[in-house]
Amino acid sequence: MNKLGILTSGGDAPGMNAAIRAVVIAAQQKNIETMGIKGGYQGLINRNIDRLTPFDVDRIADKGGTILKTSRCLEFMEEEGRKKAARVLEEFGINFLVVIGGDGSFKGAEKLHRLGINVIGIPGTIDNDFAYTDYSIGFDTALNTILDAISKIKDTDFSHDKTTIIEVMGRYCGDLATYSALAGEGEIISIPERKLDFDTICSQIHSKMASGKHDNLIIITEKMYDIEELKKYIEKRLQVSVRTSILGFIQRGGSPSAFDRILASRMGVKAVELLTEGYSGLAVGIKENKIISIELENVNNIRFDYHEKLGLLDTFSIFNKGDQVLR
Ligand SMILES: Nc1ncnc2c1ncn2[C@@H]1O[C@H](COP(=O)(O)OP(=O)(O)OP(=O)(O)O)[C@@H](O)[C@H]1O
Ligand SMILES: O=P(O)(O)OC[C@H]1O[C@](O)(CO)[C@@H](O)[C@@H]1O
Ligand SMILES: [Mg+2]
Repeated sequence: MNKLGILTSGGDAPGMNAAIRAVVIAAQQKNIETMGIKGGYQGLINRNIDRLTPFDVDRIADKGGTILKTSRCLEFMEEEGRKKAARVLEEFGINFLVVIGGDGSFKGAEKLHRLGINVIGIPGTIDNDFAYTDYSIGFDTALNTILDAISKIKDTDFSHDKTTIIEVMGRYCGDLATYSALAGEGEIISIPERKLDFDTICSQIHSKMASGKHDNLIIITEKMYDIEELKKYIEKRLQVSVRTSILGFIQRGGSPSAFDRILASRMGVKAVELLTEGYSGLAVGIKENKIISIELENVNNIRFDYHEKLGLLDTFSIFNKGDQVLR
């Protein structure tokens, strides 16, 4: 009988539980026993493995985080750690593995595949930093959490004619910033793919102010600047007071959106299908609303200025032309 192990790895993402549920239920329908590996690759190395039944995954689709827990595992970065993990899988009789995680987790999964493990990756990360898939599980929920915060901050910014800098997650990917600025009527965005220097940010705020708009929201991706330094620079240059808000971990938690639950369910079912059809070393994804798969080694081979390609930044600029007349 086939035995499938499932783990979540890297940062947790809303919808990971819905993906776990989908994998377990789809596997059961194919008479595959499922095992939950707790705590990502570290849990695998440590043999933290238990049976996971459809009963265990009942009513978990609406829960944030991951019931299997997750980790960032240094030991797994080494060949020796991965060989240990492969031996544990053999010891438990696990011949299929599903890894739910981000780009780092996929690199690990690809290396396991090369060690002869049958593995399929499901993209679970709020960062949406894969090139091969339109969406990763968790991005939509995080985006909506950010949107909720933005709209509250905008209420008070408008009332006080304030400028606020909001820092969002995304690691080295500007999707959370770009999408949330577009959906939340942000005025200025700076993302790793198109980083603005301090003077450009100031001149954009200045032209907004000249057109009569004094509540301006600047959305930036994390890791790009020291937000307090940026605040002080703008205050000094433009003689305005600026507030800052680092949204932090509220972006990662919370009940997944319908979109993420459905995406996770579709991807989970597809992962089991691929394994039973004899495939390994693949990642599932979504393109033009179809569930697709691609070799794990190619998931980021077509990274380019993805936002430019989608035209999102051009769309954003339509709403934020420097000389836009408001009155
Ligand atoms: N190059 C690599 N080779 C082998 N294993 C890796 C590699 N990169 C990452 N991993 C494994 O995957 C784990 C998770 O990776 P990482 O911390 O980059 O998160 P992620 O999967 O990209 O998710 P997220 O970015 O959403 O937090 C790492 O802790 C490590 O165990
Ligand atoms: O949980 P940690 O290790 O602080 O990681 C934070 C990082 O994880 C993410 O939330 C998901 O990759 C990033 O957006 C962020 O940079
Ligand atoms: Mg990552």
